[in-house]
Amino acid sequence: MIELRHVSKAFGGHLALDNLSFKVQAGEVMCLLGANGAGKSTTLNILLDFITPDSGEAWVDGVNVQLEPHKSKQRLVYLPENVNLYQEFNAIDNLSYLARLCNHVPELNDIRRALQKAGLQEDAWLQPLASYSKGMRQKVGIAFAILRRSQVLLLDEPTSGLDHSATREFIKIIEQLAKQGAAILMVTHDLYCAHTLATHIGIMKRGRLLDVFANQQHSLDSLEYLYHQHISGITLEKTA
Ligand SMILES: Nc1ncnc2c1ncn2[C@@H]1O[C@H](COP(=O)(O)OP(=O)(O)OP(=O)(O)O)[C@@H](O)[C@H]1O
Repeated sequence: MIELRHVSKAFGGHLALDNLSFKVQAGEVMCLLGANGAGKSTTLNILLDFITPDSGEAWVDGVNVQLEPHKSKQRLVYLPENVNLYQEFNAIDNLSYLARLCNHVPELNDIRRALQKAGLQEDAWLQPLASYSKGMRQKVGIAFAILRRSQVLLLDEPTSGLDHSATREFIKIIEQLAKQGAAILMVTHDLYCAHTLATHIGIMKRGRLLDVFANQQHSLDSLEYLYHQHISGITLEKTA
């Protein structure tokens, strides 16, 4: 489970997060949408303990992030927009090394299974990451989440720069992880991905959640309409 309770954060005089609260339960995928500067990355950074809130609490899998930062980091896997691992290592060595950093010595078979589930083609497993495309690197990041059996995933713009079929593949894998009980928070500008993948959508503006709703209640067109209505603050004429 992922939770923010009344979190506020100011930079200088500027309020980046304004009393923000939300919850993502096990098995849910929540997508945070919002224009540039809405506070989406600040939200992730607080959950990652990269920055400290001025007030409020962040929780990851039952652990208070600010009180037990080391423990909370062990409970989550974070996939940044660009997964930059060790370029000269292959996928297997990267996963083995990263797992050891978390005090976990994985069996080779577990690593292979994780790479398979993440959808990375087998002939790439022993190639250095320097030769990987963005989508392939991302699969190594997802394989790490699978290997760690992480119950919390934080995803930052995961589909930016992916082609349509890589996006579809990514969506399928994340759906699987949610079905297996992970709580997933994704920050994105990709309405298609949000609409296809999310169980819940939150629309942010000026550090607040303007709206949170169950995704299945909207078509993609109606989500787009709602998003622009919230972001612009005006009522648009619905064309479809
Ligand atoms: N380290 C920082 N120092 C000063 N101001 C910051 C810092 N981090 C974020 N901000 C400000 O806080 C606000 C929220 O920024 P944030 O990066 O969370 O927005 P965002 O929704 O992720 O935007 P984007 O879609 O562009 O990534 C912005 O006004 C930003 O300028």
